[in-house]
Amino acid sequence: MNTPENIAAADDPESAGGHLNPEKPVVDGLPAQRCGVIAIVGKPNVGKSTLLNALVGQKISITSRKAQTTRHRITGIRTLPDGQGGGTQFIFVDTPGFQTRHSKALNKSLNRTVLGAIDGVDLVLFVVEAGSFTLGDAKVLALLRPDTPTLLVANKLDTVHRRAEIAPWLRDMQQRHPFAEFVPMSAKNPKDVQRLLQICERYLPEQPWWYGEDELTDKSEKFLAGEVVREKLFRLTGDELPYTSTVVIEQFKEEKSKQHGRMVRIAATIVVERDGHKAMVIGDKGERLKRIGTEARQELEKLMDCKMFLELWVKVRSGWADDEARVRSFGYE
Ligand SMILES: Nc1nc2c(ncn2[C@@H]2O[C@H](COP(=O)(O)OP(=O)(O)OP(=O)(O)O)[C@@H](O)[C@H]2O)c(=O)[nH]1
Repeated sequence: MNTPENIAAADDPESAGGHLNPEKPVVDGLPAQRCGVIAIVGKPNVGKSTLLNALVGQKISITSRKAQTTRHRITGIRTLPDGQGGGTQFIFVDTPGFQTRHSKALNKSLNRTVLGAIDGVDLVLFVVEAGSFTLGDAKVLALLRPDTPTLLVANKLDTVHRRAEIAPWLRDMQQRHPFAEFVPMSAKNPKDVQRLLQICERYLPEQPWWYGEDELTDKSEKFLAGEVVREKLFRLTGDELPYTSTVVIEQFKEEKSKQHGRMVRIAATIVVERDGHKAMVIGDKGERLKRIGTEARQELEKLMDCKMFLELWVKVRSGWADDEARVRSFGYE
């Protein structure tokens, strides 16, 4: 167990790596399969989506510097076979950062998603920024059940310059919740991510895998398309655009093309709340909208291994984030 006292050893990147679970259980002579669900929770912007993508080994959840980027419950799957029919399947659910400041319909829907995601999981990764614990973190922590094994993931360790301050901070965290283990790390450091996978594996029950060995997510390509467009939208508008802007995929059509093999035609609408936001998204002579479209298309072509036609529209729907029916019609739970 990683206690504040032995954390320095665990923090040593050289201690990471190697084979997962060397003492793999064997049932009736057959190598066993392990499989379980792991929820990733934390306040906005602590690095949950970055961590999910690193754990899964491919981009599943969109990330940006803007808080509240994640709006859906996203499942990422990582399977590590042992080559003899056994091994471990990790099923991750990412959650939107828990909202505490606003009471709009959108935020209520986000909070319901968080509560749904942590119910009945095998393990919870409670993600905070290393060395920090704010009211926002406390509100998420208050939702966690003491009887579900929970790891404290102290992320963004690379940004902590005074490492000596981490041990007293961890001792303080120990008083706040019966954490099973502490994992100070950086989601951007592959060795740390590998070590976290090793730790998670110990908490997963022995049972057959739920998904195929090659499956990465249970989300459709249509869903991923909307997420990628939304990521480009937020990246390219910076802090100017309110997070209540969203993307709706109106059309997703697959065609066979003699020239390109697989071809996908997508029409998407960017929904904003004000005329001013619409002008901001379109940009000078349509430059910004064009760039959002080009970057999204290039990434999706790679992700989906196809040729793509992507058509983007911008619509103003003022007050949609306050309107429960509209929030649902745009695909939120
Ligand atoms: N330096 C550093 N930055 C990180 C690390 N992990 C994540 N980040 C950055 O933190 C920002 C937020 O990361 P996200 O993964 O989008 O955070 P999130 O918790 O999913 O955010 P929401 O979707 O708002 O809930 C991004 O700019 C990431 O690049 C890390 O280990 N070190």
